[in-house]
Amino acid sequence: MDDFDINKERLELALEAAGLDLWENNLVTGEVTRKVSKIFAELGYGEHESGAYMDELFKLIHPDDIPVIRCAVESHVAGDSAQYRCEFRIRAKDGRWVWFANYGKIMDRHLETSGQRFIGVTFNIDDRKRREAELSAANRKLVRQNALLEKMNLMLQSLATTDPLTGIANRRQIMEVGVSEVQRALRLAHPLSLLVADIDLFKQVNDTWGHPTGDRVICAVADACLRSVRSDVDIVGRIGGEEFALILPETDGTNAQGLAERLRATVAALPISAAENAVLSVTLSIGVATLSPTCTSFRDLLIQADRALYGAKDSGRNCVHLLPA
Ligand SMILES: Nc1nc2c(ncn2[C@@H]2O[C@H](COP(=O)(O)OP(=O)(O)OP(=O)(O)O)[C@@H](O)[C@H]2O)c(=O)[nH]1
Repeated sequence: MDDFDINKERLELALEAAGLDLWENNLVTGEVTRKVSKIFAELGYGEHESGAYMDELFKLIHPDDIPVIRCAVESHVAGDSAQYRCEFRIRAKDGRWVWFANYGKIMDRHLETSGQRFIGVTFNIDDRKRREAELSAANRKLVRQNALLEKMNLMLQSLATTDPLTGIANRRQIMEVGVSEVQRALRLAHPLSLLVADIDLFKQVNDTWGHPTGDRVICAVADACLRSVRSDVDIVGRIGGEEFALILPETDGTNAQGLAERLRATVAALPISAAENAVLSVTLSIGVATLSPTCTSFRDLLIQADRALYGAKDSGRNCVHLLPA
């Protein structure tokens, strides 16, 4: 055995160990001067079926991948790429598409000639492609699940902070916002007031018209509260059955009392439809509290506004009370 045969043997062994199938084409005649053999055997084809010319090979390649191969070959032939590399699918004898990769080079290209011996190797990358596809499917699923989680979080947050009957802030949200607004007002030495409004004799509404009408009254009053305040500054919430809180930043006692009076008058004049085309109206008693040297926390404000509210109820209802500082 001479050196050439020994080297050939070594090369064949290395190719086999690496799972590489060597090919060689003549770019001038289009002839396949060394056919890939292992991959065709692997795909279930017999010796005579594994194309002697490129056109025959292309018949087995996935139609979507042919332009990719042509583009990679043309780029290398034109000298735009140092190597030819591409990935494509070949149809197995049983109809499956199997992924392969090609890596090749024109070996006899020199400055003066464009070369014609195009040599390369083909190797199976089906497992890798399958794992990539599984991974991207899993990623897409994760993205969908994340979006769903974010949506559910938003819903949960809204449920935790909103009163389900009226859609305005619930007691928990009012307590949280109240504390932070008072801290802000104290830090900036700005005024802040709180109104606590309670529907008068609401039990009678329920007893006379029924609970569903009572609910409608609560919604109508919540709506009137919302319409009475500055939508981007003040915060309106339902803090009890028929009790509402209105947090009024940048508002002193006098202005808060004026707003409370307008709200009281609005609600008193509000026609609310009850059962059987009847129309009813309700009134509000409102307690007003404002930050002062003796009222320096949201808790203090709530206590003061509640006391003022009891005063309003004691004075015959349908009125506004502000405790003297
Ligand atoms: N329809 C309805 N009624 C409620 C709801 N929450 C509380 N109530 C009712 O509100 C009524 C409150 O009655 P009271 O606390 O006695 O007060 P009031 O009748 O308004 O009398 P004053 O506050 O003294 O003017 C009760 O009958 C509660 O059942 C609600 O979500 N829907």
